[in-house]
Amino acid sequence: MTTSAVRVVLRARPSDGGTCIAFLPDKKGISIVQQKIIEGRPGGSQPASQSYQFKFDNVLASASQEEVYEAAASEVVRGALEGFNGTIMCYGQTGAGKTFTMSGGKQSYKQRGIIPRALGHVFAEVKAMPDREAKISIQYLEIYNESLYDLLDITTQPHEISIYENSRGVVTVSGLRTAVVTSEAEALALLFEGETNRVIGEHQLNRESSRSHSIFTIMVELRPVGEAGGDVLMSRVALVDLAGSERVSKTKSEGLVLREAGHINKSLSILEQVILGLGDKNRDHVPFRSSKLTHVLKNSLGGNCRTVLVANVWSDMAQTDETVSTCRFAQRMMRVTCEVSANVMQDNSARARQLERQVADLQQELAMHDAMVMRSGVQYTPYNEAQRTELRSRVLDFLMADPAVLGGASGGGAVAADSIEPLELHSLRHMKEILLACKHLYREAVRSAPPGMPGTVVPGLRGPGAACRESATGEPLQARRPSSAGSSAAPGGTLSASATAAGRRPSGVSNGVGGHGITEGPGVGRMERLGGAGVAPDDARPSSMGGIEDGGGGSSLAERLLSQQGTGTSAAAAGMAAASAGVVAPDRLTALEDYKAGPGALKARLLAENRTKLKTSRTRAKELGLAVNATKRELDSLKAREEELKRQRVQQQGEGSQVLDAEEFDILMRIKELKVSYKENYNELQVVKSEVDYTQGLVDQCNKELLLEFTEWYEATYGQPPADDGGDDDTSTGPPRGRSPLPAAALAPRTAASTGMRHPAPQPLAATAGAVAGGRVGLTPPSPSGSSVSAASSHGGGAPSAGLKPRSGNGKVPLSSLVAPSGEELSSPQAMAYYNAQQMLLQKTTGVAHRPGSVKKTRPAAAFGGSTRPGVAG
Ligand SMILES: Nc1ncnc2c1ncn2[C@@H]1O[C@H](COP(=O)(O)OP(=O)(O)OP(=O)(O)O)[C@@H](O)[C@H]1O
Repeated sequence: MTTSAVRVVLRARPSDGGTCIAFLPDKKGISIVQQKIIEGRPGGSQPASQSYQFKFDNVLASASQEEVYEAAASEVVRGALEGFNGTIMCYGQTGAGKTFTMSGGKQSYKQRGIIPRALGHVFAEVKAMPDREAKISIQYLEIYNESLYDLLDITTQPHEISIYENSRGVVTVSGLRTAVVTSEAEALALLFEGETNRVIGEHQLNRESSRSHSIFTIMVELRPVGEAGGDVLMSRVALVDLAGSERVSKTKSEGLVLREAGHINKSLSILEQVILGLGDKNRDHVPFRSSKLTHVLKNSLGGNCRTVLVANVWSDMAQTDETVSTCRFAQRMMRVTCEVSANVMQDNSARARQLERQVADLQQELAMHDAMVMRSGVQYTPYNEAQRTELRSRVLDFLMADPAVLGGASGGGAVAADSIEPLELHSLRHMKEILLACKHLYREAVRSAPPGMPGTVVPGLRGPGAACRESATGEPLQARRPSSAGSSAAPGGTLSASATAAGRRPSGVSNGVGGHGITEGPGVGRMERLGGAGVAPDDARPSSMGGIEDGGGGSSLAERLLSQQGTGTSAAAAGMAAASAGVVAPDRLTALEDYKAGPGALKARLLAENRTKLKTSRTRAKELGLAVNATKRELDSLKAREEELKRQRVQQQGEGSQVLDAEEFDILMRIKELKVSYKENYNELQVVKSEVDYTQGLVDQCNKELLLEFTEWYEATYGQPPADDGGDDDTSTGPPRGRSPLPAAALAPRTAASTGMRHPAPQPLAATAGAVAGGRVGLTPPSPSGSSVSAASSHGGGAPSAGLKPRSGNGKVPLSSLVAPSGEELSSPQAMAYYNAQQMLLQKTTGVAHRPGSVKKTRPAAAFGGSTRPGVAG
């Protein structure tokens, strides 16, 4: 911010010599030049005693009036294009040539005044700025007899135009038409139109005397072209043609013209007081609000504005008094200083667009660079859900490609670890996504572990999933495992022992034929349920391989995960149920928690999300309600105060008075603001209210469905409906407020068909039923060779369904056999397990290299039982 003194141009009518003297301050402000304006007796008629001497600072030039007009106009426009507000104001006695100076003579183009010149400069300068986008608009205000008029729109009534001053003292006039102009011609047309709308009168000194003050405002807004972003400059140029002071004795005005003269002189007198006040550092009050003129010009007279005063004099001897008076005014004006700064605003949206473009360019650069160094598939943009799912499959594939399993599958011993194709890392983002995928898989594996699994362990993982099933002493926790099954765990089954034993066992036993009689050998642990891909010592393998006769084990890790991605098999679900066969049913609340963390995770998540939305909507509705009420209260009290002030004003100033004091004006403005905000908040409240109702319905619906599905799942898994424990149906946060909890009857088991569930509950395994009917879970001792059943015999000519029903009355389901690419029948459950997992992954991913010992898919899934869904093999 810089301090700028008001500059003065003294301009004399050409008839009196035609010399225009420009007084411009020297930037250095050192020299003081004395210039005699009126001295002695120029006309010879004045006595020498009446000579005057005025001292102006820094006389820089004497110039023709055109040069002065040109200089003033171009200077103010240049400032505006740099973001500085500017004012040029013509002051002087009536007939001195103010309108001539500001608007110009009507005779020729050469006579054009400062306004047309300024408009010419604006458009010329803007045109020379190809990198800037300019918006030029104009207003034209007239102050006539202390009323405001719009010279660009004569239909606007004075009471519709008001002066508004904000808390920082910045004054604006509202209610004026703001015309956006795109060319000089357009702007000039409006100027002329406004001119013709001005009030003129005739008196002795001027046949076309302006009876009003006029302010022509050019508003400039400059912003960088396109999306480059950058600073936005906003400025205003006020070109003021004041009405001329007049001595009634000279003008011989009467009637209306006389009354106008009274208003003009009064307002000019207040202007003089304001100038005096501004020039006097000791004055603490400047009466800006005493007249419309000074109030409107507040910013031009000591605000953020570069101001030039053109002091118009009529240096005829007969007008000496007026000329002296004008010069005095000019001198006072020179003492006024303004605090000037450019009006620069940051265009954030443009900056954001610019950065976005930069990022896109850089990504393109990187992609080109990658292409040149033969790196493909590198992604720099955030992964979408589909890409994440794809990556998870690849990571899962990598994790599943265990040398121990591969070795076992081929029967040729362990495969070297380095034969596993590593996951390629393309970029930092790719690395991060892989780690996220690992984390996701791990969490899903932990979550999907059926309740009650003893000593479960994910190979190599010792996180919460493993820890949660260990006691503090490291002993496996078996509390949730029924004793019938738990008793079959390996003697002394520590976590590691269990894992080791389990690690020797393949997982694929679950592939659709499982379902009855989980026959656990010693040390059956979570490994088999989580995919059997565990790293296990080779020497342990044979016994565990033979440990499963009929494939009643849990689903593989792949099955579980893919199942949760919506591509899972009912075999997987059945495997889970099978895992729970014979298990003592947990209490309802515990089971519900397990269900929500496992098969019901999607619905539970949906419920939670809807709850969150409901909470947010309620909070918003509450906020809006409070805001609406507060606004109403404030409006009421302001209106009461406004009425009171109005009464006082009418008492003091009489009916029809329009001069508001600051408080009343501020109140009116505030009321206007509040009405807008009240309406906005009220409308939003209606929308939010209906959002609350709708979301509440969604929450209720999700809650109900979740409970129904859970009930079905529970019954299918544990063979009985969950006991009504009197607990809250809604175990996460309780039932929605204001609504009654779901009746217990709603928990009655229903079929998937009847409930329209998207994720059918696992069917109760007949295997379970069979086993239970037999009084116990079948614990057939592991037999290395007991699982080999020929395809023909196993299928028995019928298409096995995914329903996992037993085919024989003995509660045992024969395994499907598989055929290797070589045509060999794969009799090993381990091979089958691997095959199942591999088959699922092949369908999810592409380019999976077949490693030594792996089994290629050679038959369509349908050949394994008619299902084409991945993993539903037999
Ligand atoms: N430089 C000039 N060259 C030619 N004529 C001029 C010049 N200056 C003023 N005049 C003429 O003098 C007359 C009065 O000028 P003008 O109306 O501009 O005065 P004013 O100061 O605006 O008066 P008022 O305050 O009464 O409106 C006009 O006829 C105008 O054409």
